[in-house]
Amino acid sequence: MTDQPSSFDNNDQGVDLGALRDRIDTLDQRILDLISERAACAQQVAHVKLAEDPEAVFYRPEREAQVLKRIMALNKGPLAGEEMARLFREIMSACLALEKPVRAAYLGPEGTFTQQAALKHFGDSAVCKPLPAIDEVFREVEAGAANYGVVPVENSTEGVVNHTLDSFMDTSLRICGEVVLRIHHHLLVGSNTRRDKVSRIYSHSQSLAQCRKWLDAHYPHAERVAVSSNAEAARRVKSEWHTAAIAGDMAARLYGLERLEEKIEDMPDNSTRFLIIGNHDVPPSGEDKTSLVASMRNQPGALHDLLEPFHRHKVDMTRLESRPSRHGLWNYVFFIDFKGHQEEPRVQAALEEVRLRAADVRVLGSYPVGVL
Ligand SMILES: O=C(O)C(=O)C[C@]1(C(=O)O)C=C[C@@H](O)C=C1
Repeated sequence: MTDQPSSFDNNDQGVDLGALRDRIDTLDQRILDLISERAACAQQVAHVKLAEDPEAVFYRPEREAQVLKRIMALNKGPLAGEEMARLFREIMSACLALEKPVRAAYLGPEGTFTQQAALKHFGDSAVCKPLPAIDEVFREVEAGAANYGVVPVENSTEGVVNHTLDSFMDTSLRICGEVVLRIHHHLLVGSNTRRDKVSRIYSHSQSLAQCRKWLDAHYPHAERVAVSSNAEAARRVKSEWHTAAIAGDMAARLYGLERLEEKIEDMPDNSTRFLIIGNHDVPPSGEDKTSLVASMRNQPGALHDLLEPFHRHKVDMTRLESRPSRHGLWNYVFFIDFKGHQEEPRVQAALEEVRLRAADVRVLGSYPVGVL
């Protein structure tokens, strides 16, 4: 393989480097002017919002999803659509910070996949704060110390994050968005540890489970130690010999660790879904999901009765989880996700019937399907 750009062709050979760089300088100036013009426009948007409502919410997830999807649809290359959307993600993040910076709390510590999800969703200009537990993230947003929270909710290999679902039972916070992150685990070591000397491997229990087969094949005799997070695993390894951590890119960078092996997860499409929680309802974006929690009386056919209206109104369910209710022995609550927004007539018709059948129903929020 040579290192040539994909659009390389023989015609480019006649153009000299200096001329190409002059062209890039001219283009950069135009890009700079355009970004500045866009930022000034966002400042005007802020004034309009404030004139309409002194308590205006500046961050608009539905609009951001529309902007990113439009950019991906318009993009003609050579940069990939996702790459272009990531650049625009940062431009919007900076524009929003001019209006009012977003304060987001996430399940920490620093270096976790949840931090990566927060950055992916809000961009670099958001002020992100790590907190040690999922219920603390909920409390921080409830108290108004953060505008939004970012918490993991399900992993494609390991299933649901029960703490997050349980936290929704006792809160009035709404779901404002979702982020799906491809999870790549690496085997990380400090500079003093050799491949054949690793005798102990630290990670979060979910990550150890997600790499179980790889560990059985490559390090069958190493002790596996579950710790509170991948980032904590990386922190320990930084100051120890003959130990390794399983963690992601952010933790590797934060603690300056070396990657002995990359992408060691057993399932190649291993991904985690995170939820953005906040205090307000999000208007329709054009491609939305809704989450609700419902409790049923304990009687035969109760679950069928609950789900039947979705089927009849052609509402497409994407997830169903049950959790023990905290009130009453052997009562269950159901968490349901489906495609569509609660303002759509088809969804409203289904919800109306579900409300008649269930003991209790609470819509946790309608929000744009994750774009990036
Ligand atoms: O359209 C808005 O409401 C804006 O505030 C502008 C803008 C943007 O930069 O495009 C910035 C922040 C919002 O979250 C959404 C979009």
